Parts: sequence; C-alpha cells; structure tokens
Amino acid sequence: MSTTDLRDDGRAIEPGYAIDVQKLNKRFGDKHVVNDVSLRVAHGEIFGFLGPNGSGKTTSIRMMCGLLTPDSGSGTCLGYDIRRDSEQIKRNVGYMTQRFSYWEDLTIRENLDFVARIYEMPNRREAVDRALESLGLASRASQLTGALSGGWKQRLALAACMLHEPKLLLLDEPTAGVDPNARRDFWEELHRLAARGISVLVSTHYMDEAERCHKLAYIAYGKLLAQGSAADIIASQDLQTWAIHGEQLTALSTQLRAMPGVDQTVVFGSVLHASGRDHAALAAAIERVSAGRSLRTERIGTGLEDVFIYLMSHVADNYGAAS
Ligand SMILES: Nc1ncnc2c1ncn2[C@@H]1O[C@H](COP(=O)(O)OP(=O)(O)OP(=O)(O)O)[C@@H](O)[C@H]1O
Repeated sequence: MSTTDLRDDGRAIEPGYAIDVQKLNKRFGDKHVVNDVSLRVAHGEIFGFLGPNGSGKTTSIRMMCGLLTPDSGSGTCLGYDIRRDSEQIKRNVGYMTQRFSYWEDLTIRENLDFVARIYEMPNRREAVDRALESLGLASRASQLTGALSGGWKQRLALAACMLHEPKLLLLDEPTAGVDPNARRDFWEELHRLAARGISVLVSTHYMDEAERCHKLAYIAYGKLLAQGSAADIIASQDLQTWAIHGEQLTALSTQLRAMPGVDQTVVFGSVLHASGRDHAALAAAIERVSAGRSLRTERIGTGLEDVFIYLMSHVADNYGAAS
C-alpha cells in the first residue's frame, strides 16, 4: 500500500468502495422513482443523501442494500452484488429505517437483547454489552425506553443496528424530530464510528447535518443532480450570493426576482439572499434596488441551502418541460 492510501488520521483506507452502484432505476407503476442513480461511498466516509420528500432516497437505499431489486442498473455493497447477494449484504449492513420500533416498557438492554434474539445472534450478551458501551448507553442500560428523550431513542436505534458490528450503516433520516443538541451528539457519534472505518450513508433534510458529511448527493424527482463534497457542489453551480438586511424583505424579494441577473431569492428569517450566475448583472440589480433605501447589502459565500434550492427549482422546470 502506498502512502497515498492513508487517511488524515494515518489509518489505512480499504481499497474499493463500501457502495458502488451504477445507473439504478426503479419505477412504481408509471412513476419513475429512481432514475439512473450512480453513486460511490468510500470506506470510512460519511455520505449524506439529500432531497425533498418523495424524491427517491429510501427507494435508492433499499436497492443498495439488496432489499429491493432495481428494474435496471447494477452495483456492489461491501463488495457483494446488490442483485445476487442480498443475504450477505443484510448480514453485513446496519440499516436504520425511518420507523425504528422498540418496546416502551422494556429497558434499553432488554430492547437490544430482543433484537439480538430475533437475529439469532451468537454471544448475545457480549454483543449487547459491546453495543451499549460503544454508543455510550451503558450507564442507562436499565432505563425504561418509554421514558427516554428522542435523542436517546435514536441512539438506541443506532445501537440496535450496530449489534452485529456492520462495516456499513444505512441511516434513513435518523434524526427526524430530534432536538438540535441531541442531533449534534448523534453526529459526533457518527464521526467516531467513521473514524473507526465504518462507512455511513445517511439521508437527512437538515442543512447543518449535510455540512458535516464528507460527501453529499442531492436527488430530486429520482435524479441525482449533484454529488461531491459540499465545497464541490457549491462551486459546481457558480452562483454568487448577496445578503440583504432591511425592512419589507418579501416585497423586495418579489421585485428582485423580476430583475435581470437575479436567478433566485430566498428569505432566511431577517435576511434575504439573492443569487445568480451572471455576477455583474446580479451586482447591478442589488445596487439598483438599494438606491435610496436603508438596506444593508453584502456579498456572502453561497451556502449549500442556496444551491439545493437552486437545483430543485431548475429540475422542476426541466421536469415540466419534458412532460
Ligand atoms: N412500494 C411502493 N409502491 C409505490 N410507490 C412507492 C413505493 N415506495 C415508494 N413509492 C413512491 O416513490 C416515491 C419515492 O419515495 P421514497 O420513499 O423513496 O422517497 P424519499 O426521498 O425517501 O422521501 P422522504 O424524504 O419523504 O422519506 C414516492 O412518490 C413514493 O410515494
């Protein structure tokens, strides 16, 4: 192995990819739910899967882990063929679905033991102890699950899918409805797992979580619109963005959107973002609307959310034009 095969923390990277799928397609009736999706997740990488509701994330994840057969396309998950080797994939992957269920009147330990029994795991006690320890649940092992906060319940769900020590975790919106502190703790846990070489594919609607991923993919109407690091995705759209602070931002937003150079306006609380690809025309539009008004304007770095909104609005246009 050459020195280039080492990560930042000096650990060796396993060759190949944890997930490597090409041109996956799935239709349900006349709905083309997943359309030519190709993606690669490297070992030890946290890969974020973003997109609006119903865009095909869960369906893609289910195809990648062998639970659903694609209509066409191919690929591997942990080196196993997603069409042929679904049994091996299931044994080696930890899949946290959107609706993890547990028994409220059992303790954390009893819930984990129950899951271990269902999967007929050998050395059950040892596996449960290991999962409790590695997810920081040991001191709460005998607490009743029903009394736990949302964040701890999610941690229990993660422990349950870590029982068999998978090398890859597929997490479908694991922090939906969880408060910001608990989400931050959960993500610190994911980074600890990744540092141990575990790969993670995680779907989310939260931008702060997207920013914590090593790589991202954005999907809409079943099509992958962008893939790469957050910086790559932002750079790929070549948008320039201005922040505008002042009064009556909604009216200003409408006015700006009609001006040349302004491709998009979004109000984020008390700030209006105006973005566009024609940087000179955008700057001229900002100057014109601010003349004679008490607005504060500044050029800011385009954010991931600006880019995702932009991608989404453009694919919607294409979709409409195509049908
Ligand atoms: N078994 C099925 N039969 C028919 N349609 C389905 C089936 N599973 C999913 N769909 C449809 O496929 C589309 C994509 O669904 P999917 O659950 O993959 O999206 P998603 O991106 O995970 O959404 P969300 O963010 O809401 O979880 C939706 O329109 C959904 O209604």
